[in-house]
Amino acid sequence: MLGRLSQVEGNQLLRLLKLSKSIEQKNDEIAQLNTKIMTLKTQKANQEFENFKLDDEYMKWKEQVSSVSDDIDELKHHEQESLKTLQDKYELMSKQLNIAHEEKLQVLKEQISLLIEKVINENVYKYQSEKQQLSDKCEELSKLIKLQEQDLNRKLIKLKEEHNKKLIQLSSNMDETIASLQRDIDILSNETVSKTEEYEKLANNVSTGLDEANAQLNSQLHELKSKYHNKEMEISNLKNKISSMKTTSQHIERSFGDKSIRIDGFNRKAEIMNAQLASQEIARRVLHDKLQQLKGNIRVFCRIRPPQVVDNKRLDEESLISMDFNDDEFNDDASQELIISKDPIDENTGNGQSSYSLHQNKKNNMSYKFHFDKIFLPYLLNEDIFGELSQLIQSSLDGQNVCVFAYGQTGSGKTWTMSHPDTGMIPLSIQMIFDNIEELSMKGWSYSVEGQFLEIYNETIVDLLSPVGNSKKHEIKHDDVNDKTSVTNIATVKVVSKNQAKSILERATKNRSTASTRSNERSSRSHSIFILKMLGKNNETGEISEGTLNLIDLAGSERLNSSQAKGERLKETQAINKSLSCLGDVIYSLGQQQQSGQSQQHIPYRNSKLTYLLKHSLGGNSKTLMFVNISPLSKNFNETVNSLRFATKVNCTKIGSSKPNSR
Ligand SMILES: Nc1ncnc2c1ncn2[C@@H]1O[C@H](COP(=O)(O)OP(=O)(O)OP(=O)(O)O)[C@@H](O)[C@H]1O
Repeated sequence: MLGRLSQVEGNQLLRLLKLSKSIEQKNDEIAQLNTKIMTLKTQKANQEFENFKLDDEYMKWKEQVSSVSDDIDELKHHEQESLKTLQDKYELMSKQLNIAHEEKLQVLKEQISLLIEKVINENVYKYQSEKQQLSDKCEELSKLIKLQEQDLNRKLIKLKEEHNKKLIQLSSNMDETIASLQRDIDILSNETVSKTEEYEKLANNVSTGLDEANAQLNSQLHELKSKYHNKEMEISNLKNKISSMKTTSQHIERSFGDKSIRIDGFNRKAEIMNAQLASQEIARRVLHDKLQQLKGNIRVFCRIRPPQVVDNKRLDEESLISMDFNDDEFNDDASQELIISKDPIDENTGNGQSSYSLHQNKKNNMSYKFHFDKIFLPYLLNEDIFGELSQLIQSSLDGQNVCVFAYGQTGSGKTWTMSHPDTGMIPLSIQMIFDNIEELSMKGWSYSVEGQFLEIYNETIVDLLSPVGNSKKHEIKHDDVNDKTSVTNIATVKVVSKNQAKSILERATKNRSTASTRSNERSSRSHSIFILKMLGKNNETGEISEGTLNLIDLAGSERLNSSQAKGERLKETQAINKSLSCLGDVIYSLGQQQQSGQSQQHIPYRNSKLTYLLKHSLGGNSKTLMFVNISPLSKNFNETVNSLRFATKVNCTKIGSSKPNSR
């Protein structure tokens, strides 16, 4: 009996040893689980570190975005400045900048979204895989526990069966042993239950830890998402700003568009007005020419010089010619009548007591009656006279050939009329030409003006614009096909302004006075001719006009008795007499030719250098104005009558319709 009991005890001890071993194993497993929990905690710390890095990156991105927005502000400022200075450049730059911004923002947005998505995906994947691993492990552990439980149960069942068998065998004697064994079994099963509960708790703890980690990760995810949302808001704000900038730019573009449409409209109107101006200019030229034809293509104006007065005292203490003047006050264009007479009393006394006046014709035998287109009384100024001449200056600009002569005896006021440095017909004509050229430029006309200044002395041409002492010979050449005249070796100066023309005139006057030792007389004994050739082109209509203006101060017309003159003086006198009578003949012949309608009639141009030079400016295609300057002095009465007779001969000639040299 005792032997049996010790055997049972030995068996129970063995079992207890086995159980303690298995408990040790469980402890080892619990230690392993603790290690795993530590590893998970480390992973969690790493994850937090990763999150910190992510925050850092996010801050960097934020800085980049803020620098981008600074860039945008700067660009906006730059754009506004560019808008002010150069709109075209602005439009281009604005477009480029907008596109660049759009692209930059798009790239940034894409980069940020990709990055966030990548980080989220990585984290989600990481946490999910870790969660999966942990739950796999938990599952494995619970499977293991279940297996162990089953094993234990099986063992317990076996033990119970063995116990039951042994108990049945030892039923009678071993109640206590069985009871103690039953207690052991109960303790073991309680321990097993508590172990199982511990394992379950551990498993629950692990699962709770995982859930917490998941919750943390989810809250981080949520944070990242809200940050992403904020970024998106910022991007959308930036987009709104860009769109408002675009709207402003479009508004400016539209306003520029409106303005350019208005400018186009103005330009079209300007073009129409220019075309109207050009056609009005053509009409004006035609009307002007008709008016000049109606007034007569050759006109003679008589100008009476005032007696010379200094300090209210007459210099020339001579008696004056009586003059009577009739005018049709209702018709400005009607010819005017001049009746001159020599007062016998004045002639007899010669006491110089009479003062100049226009008074009633005394109807004595010495009175002479003349008709002229205009008569300018002594008190009239050069400026008053130029008003009449200006119409012909306009004709020369329109493409006509114009000749203006000053005819009269020495001292009758020819030079005063033609070449007074400020108010003479030459300076006033130049002034008008350049003023009109400027005005005509508005109507599409551009002009080039060339000037020549020459003198005919003793039937020899002298170039007044070449240096004195120039011995080159000058010949007159005609191009009868194109109605053009040229003089060989003559200086032709391009005239570009009034001031330059003035200096040309001064040069000519200086050359004229130094050319002769008897400078004062030389001007009286030679013809001076200032020639201006004006070539105009209308850039809009293609019209061309070529006009020549000849301003001629003739030599003194007094008839010197050839028999009284000797030597050089005789030669001069003959030359002057010849050239002036030739001028009268040429104008007279032209008038005859016009009246008879015989275009083949001989015109004696060749008889003098003056008429030959002016051949193409005196014919049908021309306008001529002659100032006949007369002295008011009784002592010059005969010369005055001669001058008026010559002028009357010229005035009776009417050169027919002229056509401007325009094509
Ligand atoms: N309209 C005028 N008003 C004031 N003075 C004048 C006028 N016309 C001529 N004179 C004066 O009369 C004088 C002679 O004039 P001027 O020299 O012009 O005559 P001319 O006919 O050109 O003489 P010449 O044939 O010698 O050149 C000059 O002293 C000039 O100042």
